[in-house]
Amino acid sequence: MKEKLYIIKIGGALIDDEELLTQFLEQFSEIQEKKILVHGGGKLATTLADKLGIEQKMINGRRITDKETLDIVTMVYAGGINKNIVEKLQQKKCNAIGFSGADGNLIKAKKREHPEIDFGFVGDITKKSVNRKLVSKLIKLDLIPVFSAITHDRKGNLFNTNADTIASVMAQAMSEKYEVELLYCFDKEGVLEDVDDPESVIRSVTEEDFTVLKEEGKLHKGILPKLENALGAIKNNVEKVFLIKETELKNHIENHHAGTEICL
Ligand SMILES: Nc1ncnc2c1ncn2[C@@H]1O[C@H](COP(=O)(O)OP(=O)(O)O)[C@@H](O)[C@H]1O
Ligand SMILES: CC(=O)N[C@@H](CCC(=O)OP(=O)(O)O)C(=O)O
Repeated sequence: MKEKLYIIKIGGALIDDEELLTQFLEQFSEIQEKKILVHGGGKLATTLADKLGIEQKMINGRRITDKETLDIVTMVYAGGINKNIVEKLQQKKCNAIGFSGADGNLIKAKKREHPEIDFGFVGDITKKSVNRKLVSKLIKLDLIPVFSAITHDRKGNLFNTNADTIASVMAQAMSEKYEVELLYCFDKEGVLEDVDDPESVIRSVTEEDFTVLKEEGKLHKGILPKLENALGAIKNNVEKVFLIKETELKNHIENHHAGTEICL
C-alpha cells in the first residue's frame, strides 16, 4: 500500500494576513502524515509592484511577467514569503525547508508559448518537470518541503509559474509513489453556487459540473484556474482533491470532509 502524502496549496489572501497565516501554519504543522506546502503570493506581488509604479496585467489567471516583474516576484515569492513561512513552521518545530524550482533542479519549466500573447517569463510545467526522486528523498528525511511559485529552465532563466499549477503537477508527479491528497486552501468555504453566500457550498464538482457552472456565469477570476488545475490532478491519478477554507484544514484532516471534493 502506498504511503499517504498531503500536498497543500495556500494563496494570496492568507499570506497577506499574518494572524490567519500563523493559525493556518499551526494546523498544518499538526498533520502527522508526510506533507508538502506550495504557496503563491500574487496579491503581495501586485501590492509591491503598484508601490514601485510597475503596472501589472493578468490574462487567464497568469501574470504577464516582464523582466522587472520577474525580479519582483522572485524577491516576493522565493524570498520574503517563502522564508517567512519556513520560519513560522520552524517555530512550531516543523522541519520545513524552502525551495524555488531552481533549487536542486526541483521544477524545470518551459517558457509559455502563445500565438498572440507574450507572457514574458511565465513557465509551463508538466509532471515530468518535477524532480520526484529528490522530492521523495526530502520527505523520507522527514523534511517538509515548502515550494514557491518560481521555476527555471536550467538555461539561465527563472520563470513565474502559477502556484495552483505547481501544486497540481507536484501532486500528479508524486502520485506514482504516494497516495496523494491535494488540498487547495483559500478564502471561501469551497466552490460556491453564489460567491456571496458561504452557505451555498457545492459538495462535489466534476468536469461536467464545471462546464455547466461556467456557462451559468457562477465562476469568476481565480476560481477558474484553480478548478482547471484541480480537475487536471484528479484526471491524472491523484487520489483525492478538495477545495477548502483555510481555517478548515484541521477539521478536514480529522473528519475527511470539508469544502468541495473534485470528482471524476
Ligand atoms: N463560485 C465561486 N466559488 C468560490 N470562489 C469564487 C467563485 N467565483 C469566484 N470566486 C473567487 O475566486 C477566489 C479564489 O481565487 P484566488 O483569489 O485566485 O485564490 P488564491 O489566491 O487563494 O489562489 C475567491 O476568493 C473568490 O472571490
Ligand atoms: C504566472 C503567474 O500568474 N504566477 C502567479 C504566481 C503566484 C500565485 O499563483 O499566487 P496566488 O496563489 O496567491 O494566486 C502570479 O504571479 O500571480
